[in-house]
Amino acid sequence: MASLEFTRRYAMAHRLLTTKSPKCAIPHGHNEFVTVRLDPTEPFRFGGANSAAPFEHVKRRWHQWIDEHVDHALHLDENDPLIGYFRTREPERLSQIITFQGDPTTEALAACFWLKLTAFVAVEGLAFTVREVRIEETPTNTVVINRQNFDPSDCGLRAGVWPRRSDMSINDFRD
Ligand SMILES: Nc1nc2c(c(=O)[nH]1)N=C([C@H](O)[C@H](O)COP(=O)(O)OP(=O)(O)OP(=O)(O)O)CN2
Repeated sequence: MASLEFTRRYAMAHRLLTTKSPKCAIPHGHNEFVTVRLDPTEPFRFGGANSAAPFEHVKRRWHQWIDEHVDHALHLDENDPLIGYFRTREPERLSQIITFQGDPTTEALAACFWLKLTAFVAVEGLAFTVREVRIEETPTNTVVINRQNFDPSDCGLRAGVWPRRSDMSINDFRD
């Protein structure tokens, strides 16, 4: 079957503390587009439905997660002291914080998106594999993750953390 590509838009804010860039250390936001490409497990052949699955079925869980959990989230390094502020002063907002091992760069986000989408595809039993994740951070900056530059089994991410789970989580905070 043919490859599928879906695009979604979301607003986000982040700050990069380890990256030595003073302008990126202050929280700032972007309106980003994520485009994912899914490869079918079988080649296209004419007959019947002429598709591996309806678009809406394939993207349902992915777009629900983007719309209800990723849109308007704050992206922080899990060691960012701002998390202490939210824990103490605004604990009800912790559910709107996406955490990262290291700086919440667009590269890290694309890798997390790849892992989350892979988990969704598996739990939904979809006959596809993730081929590419592309994030347009700004009109002039785009990050692309694919099988040539990303190895999910050797990416340094701890086992069991939120990107590897098929639930709707965006962090690993405990109540
Ligand atoms: N490798 C990465 N570098 C940077 C990232 C990133 O995610 N990965 N992110 C940023 C900041 O988010 C910053 O807001 C974008 O920086 P910059 O390219 O300087 O943004 P501009 O809009 O000013 O870009 P112009 O092309 O000059 O208009 C920084 N680095």
